[in-house]
Amino acid sequence: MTSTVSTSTVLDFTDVALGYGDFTVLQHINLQVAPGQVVALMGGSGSGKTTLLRAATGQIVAQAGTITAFGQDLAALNAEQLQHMRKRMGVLFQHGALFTDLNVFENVAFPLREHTKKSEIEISRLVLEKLDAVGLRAAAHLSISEISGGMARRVALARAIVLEPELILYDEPFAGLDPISLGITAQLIRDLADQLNCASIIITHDVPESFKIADHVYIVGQGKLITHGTPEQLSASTDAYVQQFLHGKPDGPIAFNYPVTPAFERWLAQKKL
Ligand SMILES: Nc1ncnc2c1ncn2[C@@H]1O[C@H](COP(=O)(O)OP(=O)(O)OP(=O)(O)O)[C@@H](O)[C@H]1O
Repeated sequence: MTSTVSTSTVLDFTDVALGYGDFTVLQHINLQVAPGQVVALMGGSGSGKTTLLRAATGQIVAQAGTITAFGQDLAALNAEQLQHMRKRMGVLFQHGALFTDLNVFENVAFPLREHTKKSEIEISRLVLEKLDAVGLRAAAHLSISEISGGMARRVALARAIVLEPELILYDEPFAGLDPISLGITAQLIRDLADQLNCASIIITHDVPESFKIADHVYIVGQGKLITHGTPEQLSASTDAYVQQFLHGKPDGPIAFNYPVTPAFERWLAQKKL
């Protein structure tokens, strides 16, 4: 656990509602992430985790409330300002595809070549430094077809941090990893947050692994923020939803059925059943 969490806020959601068209996925979301902090965002399938991530990067605008990143209200930024702001964020998608025609080194160098005017020497230094951080310095020369799935995930992670973002968003970073790669990846996320003092949000279903590294956990469901707290606080919670979620119990308040939306009702009405 980090002890150096600053009081400033990198990302702030204040009473935010999010959705698509006339469908509201989440309401009354309050969430803050500080430099160096690792925040886990959890919730059942379709509960709105990816939607929250899209809102954090300004891909979708809030239906209500305010989202600020680095102190700037996202709704007030134009396309160019948003673009500029996104350079301060690193996003690691679950299927963060690497360029298969480039080797490991060139994959990590890509954002530096795209967004900076650094010299070749400087690029080499930074790329090898980031590959070292994920334990793959000596894999720099390999082609993507020569590395394993777990290694590919770590290369994608090195690429996501090469511009030294102040906020990193991880979309299901543990999905599909074997237990050893999973443990290594989780520890890497923690170490990077500590070393770079970057704020980190991980979307994950993995309770044990995320509880080991997170400073704060948010659980969404039923269209709202169910609860949040430190892993210790949530583990001690007696709330039925939290218990069902943390222990994967089949019975409890978490609905199995996908919720009825206005779009579904319109579609069903057309069927004249
Ligand atoms: N582009 C879109 N247009 C309309 N509805 C969408 C869109 N993307 C997602 N949704 C809906 O928003 C809700 C939340 O989806 P979201 O992808 O945020 O959930 P999630 O928590 O990330 O789920 P999972 O864990 O299964 O990936 C779902 O009901 C989904 O159908």
